[in-house]
Amino acid sequence: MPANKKLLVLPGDGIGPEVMHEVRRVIDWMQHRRSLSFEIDEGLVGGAAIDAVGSPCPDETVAKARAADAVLFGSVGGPKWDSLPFDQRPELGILRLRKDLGLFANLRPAVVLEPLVDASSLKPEIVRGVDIMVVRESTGGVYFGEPRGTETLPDGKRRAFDTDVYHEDEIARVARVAFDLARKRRNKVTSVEKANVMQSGRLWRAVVGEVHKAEFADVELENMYADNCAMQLCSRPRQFDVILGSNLFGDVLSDLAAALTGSLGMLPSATLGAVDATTGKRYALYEPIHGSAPDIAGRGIANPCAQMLSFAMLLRWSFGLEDDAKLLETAIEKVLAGGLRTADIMQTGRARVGTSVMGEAVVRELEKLSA
Ligand SMILES: NC(=O)C1=CN([C@@H]2O[C@H](COP(=O)(O)OP(=O)(O)OC[C@H]3O[C@@H](n4cnc5c(N)ncnc54)[C@H](O)[C@@H]3O)[C@@H](O)[C@H]2O)C=CC1
Ligand SMILES: CC(C)CC(=O)C(=O)O
Ligand SMILES: [Mg+2]
Repeated sequence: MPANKKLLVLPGDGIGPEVMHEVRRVIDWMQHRRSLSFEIDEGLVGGAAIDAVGSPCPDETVAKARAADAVLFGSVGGPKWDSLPFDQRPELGILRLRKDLGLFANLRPAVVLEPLVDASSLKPEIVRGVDIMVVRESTGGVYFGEPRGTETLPDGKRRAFDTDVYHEDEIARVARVAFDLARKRRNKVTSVEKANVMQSGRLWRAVVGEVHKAEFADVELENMYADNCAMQLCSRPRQFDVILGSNLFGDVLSDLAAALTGSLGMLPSATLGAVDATTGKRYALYEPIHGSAPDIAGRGIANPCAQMLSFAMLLRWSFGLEDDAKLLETAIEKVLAGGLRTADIMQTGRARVGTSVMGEAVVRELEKLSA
């Protein structure tokens, strides 16, 4: 009997618990019908953790995450906590998990599924076949750099500052992840920065170039300014294979890439650490790229696909369960091909459904596919 796979589930805030509920159905199905054995723990994070125990990322949650084989994360934040001091906000929940577990490589696949070609914000002939992997550095850069702060100057005016800082080793290790992935895809990396106006951007370009020359000369490397990349994503998105960027640029460009696929509600992610040389263990956290969507939370209309696809990434990356991952991805695509749509991807002539009907339909499709 294979050992149980230890999962930590952190639903968080807003639509987080709603979409996570649908993934729990998928997990139940996988346990019963695919004989997978998960040992599931739940934990507190974000605003829910602030309300319960006064911290957005309690030590107990970090300890549970370290003990797990993989973490499935929902989303954090919302207007209820917006007036809290900066260092107590719910978003620190995810930032601390990424930092404490060393989760430096955030993989965000933006794939335009054939049934959703017409749901994209761009014309079908531009987006059909888009398959991009954004590799975003996720433990450095301006989200963590010091000094940062807000001060009041002698004239009474306020001034705020953040620091975009990168050590060359931080750039090199995430570049290796991007080049490695490109070799298994279409062999091209587009590295984005603002080397024309930022010191950290200039170092980024230099280090990516050095890693390329020394270890990955067989992969095509293209350097592109981040602003140009945003424009090119909208005009010629099919040119991209792997896009490599800093914490900030990767965050922004992947939300943009989500619009190509139809909705933020479609994009999953995996955030990976380094493989421990002694134990072979690799910390990993899986989450949709969207946030807690306060504008639709509590209404039962959120799209659960990004959260489900994040679970598919978990099966693939943490447990090597490629067949199960593929099965889940196929089930989701078939449900969409059958015409069901949550509001965010609604198209004329399709059937609008809520979060739980979408979740049930995916489980029904899983059953059909494995009959
Ligand atoms: N990793 C995380 O937990 C993240 C948390 N946030 C937090 O989430 C809160 C809201 O941020 P926003 O900027 O509004 O970003 P958001 O991603 O929550 O929402 C942006 C827009 O996309 C829609 N949307 C997002 N996910 C959807 C889904 N699954 N189905 C249908 N529509 C969906 C929302 O309704 C909204 O109109 C903030 O507190 C922010 O800090 C934002 C991004 C990531
Ligand atoms: C800390 C997060 C709220 C930042 C973000 O938007 C993301 O990681 O996607
Ligand atoms: Mg984001």
